[in-house]
Amino acid sequence: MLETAFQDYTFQSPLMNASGVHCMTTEELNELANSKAGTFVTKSVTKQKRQGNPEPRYYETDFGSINSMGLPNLGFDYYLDYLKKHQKIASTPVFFSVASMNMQDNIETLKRLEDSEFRGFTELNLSCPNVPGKPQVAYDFETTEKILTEVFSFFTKPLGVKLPPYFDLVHFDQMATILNKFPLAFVNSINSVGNGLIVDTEKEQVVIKPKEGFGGIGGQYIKPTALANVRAFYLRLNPSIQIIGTGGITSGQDAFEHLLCGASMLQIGTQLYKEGTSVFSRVLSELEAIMDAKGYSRIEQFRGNLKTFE
Ligand SMILES: O=C1NC(=O)NC(C(=O)O)N1
Repeated sequence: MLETAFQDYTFQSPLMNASGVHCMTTEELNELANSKAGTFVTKSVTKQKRQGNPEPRYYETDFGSINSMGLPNLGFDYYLDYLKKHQKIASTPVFFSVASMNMQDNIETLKRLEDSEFRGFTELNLSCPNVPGKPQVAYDFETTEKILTEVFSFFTKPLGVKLPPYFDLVHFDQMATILNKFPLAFVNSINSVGNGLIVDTEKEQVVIKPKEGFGGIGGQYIKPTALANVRAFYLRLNPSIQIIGTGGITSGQDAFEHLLCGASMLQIGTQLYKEGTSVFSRVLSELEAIMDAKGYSRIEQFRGNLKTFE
């Protein structure tokens, strides 16, 4: 019913966590592995482990979240050790997220991953909005092309990129032209909408400490932007490059919308943070109910088939 083909594998469920949420420690990763998620992704690793930004650095509202974590992570070896052990007992491929503090660190980390026995998918995070003084790589098209050229000169395992939201149709065209030059396994749209601001009117204060309160926005606030990015890249990329839809998935309906726009796998961030791993079984059953009501027995019957007006 809910199987979803992804490159040369078929996941039993299209749902997984968004990198950064519920995936920092082995305990959290084990909980994901034992949930109704089809697979999981690690917190983005950097070359050295990082404390991340000062707290408070995450805040929730009824409509979503704001975060400026600053890429806290336990380091490359911690996650590689976990995944090497995990893939000895489980056949489902998982995702290893790699962030870049700079191009050199990126390349070094990916070279170590290439030489390792890791057999899953690699998600190259080109879109963290929360490292003070560091722009989101994927807003610099020239640098993005340079990095991907260097990466694919040695990296042979399946790899995709985590992109920030774009807001201009010409940017979709320009980015898709670059991405189509490379043998990418997937594109994951979107990362949080960078540098939003949430205000506590009672305290007349921002709600997170880093960057004077500016942080990445997630949750219901960003679903229309996420759907547009999923659809825009689905329509522009070589069909061999699949889309992971991320942003604003809180229900079976949101999941259905992302799939209709062309997503193959779906990542849940803010709602997973709020609800815990039971979110996966709830969203799956809601999605199944919608598919039943519409007479669909498989996702492939409607995936990508969003209609426009004649
Ligand atoms: O890529 C990222 N996106 C976010 O919204 N936050 C994290 C972070 O700040 O580490 N990284």
